[in-house]
Amino acid sequence: MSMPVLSVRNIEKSFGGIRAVNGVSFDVHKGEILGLIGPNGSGKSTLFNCILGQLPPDGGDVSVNGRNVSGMRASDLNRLGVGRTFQQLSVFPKMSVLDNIILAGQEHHGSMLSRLFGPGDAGLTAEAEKLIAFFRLSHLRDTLAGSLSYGQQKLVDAAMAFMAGPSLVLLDEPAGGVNLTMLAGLKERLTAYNAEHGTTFVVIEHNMEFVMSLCTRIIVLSEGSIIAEGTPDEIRANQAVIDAYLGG
Ligand SMILES: Nc1ncnc2c1ncn2[C@@H]1O[C@H](COP(=O)(O)OP(=O)(O)OP(=O)(O)O)[C@@H](O)[C@H]1O
Repeated sequence: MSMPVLSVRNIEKSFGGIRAVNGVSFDVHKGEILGLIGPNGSGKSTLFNCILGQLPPDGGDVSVNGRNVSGMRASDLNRLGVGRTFQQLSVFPKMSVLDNIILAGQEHHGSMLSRLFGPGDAGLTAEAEKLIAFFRLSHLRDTLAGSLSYGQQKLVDAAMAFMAGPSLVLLDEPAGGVNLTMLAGLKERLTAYNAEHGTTFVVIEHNMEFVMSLCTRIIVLSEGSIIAEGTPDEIRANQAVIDAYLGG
């Protein structure tokens, strides 16, 4: 099999006496949409933060496209082609949709460099315009992000993670708080992006219907450990998963 886009080995993280992540290992291959699910407190966010350089793990390794990135800062990971969305929205409310997405690209290129050497803007506006069209936000291009509906802001937030053509995108509860109509659109656009670009996704999500229909494979965490892994159909039928959710 080809080299994994993301390889996670024996990640461990405790907070005081709480073992939030307890030796988690998995690989994600090019083009996969991997769902990471589990009851509240099962360690999903902590694992994401360890992978993304937001929290130092107590042990373990993370590789992206064969390169060991353990301990690397989030901004450097971003430059290596790792995009992310946050559970909490990261849009700037007083900036337009277009400017928010451009800013996400400036962070990628290094804002000083793009300011110094971008007579135009190093192609960022054109790239942002493409993403705005792709996520069907063209009618909101110049609207202040703060005046959008929550669901629309989640779409902008998602678009921001795709600036600079990442090879891996980690999405933290993309469906959280999004209404049903917007949800269908979000899933359709993410699926289309994955199909067109072969981008690999890892998705944390509580909305089961969304995650089961979006993902090609699911990993289930409970109390910091992987208790099941398989296709959405296999996971739906897995007794250990059902028990973990009922007990949780
Ligand atoms: N900064 C922290 N300090 C202390 N304990 C923490 C911290 N962050 C997480 N924990 C604990 O670690 C465990 C795992 O939490 P985590 O947020 O990773 O789970 P989760 O699966 O993402 O939960 P949720 O689905 O509710 O977001 C929980 O027991 C939580 O209380």
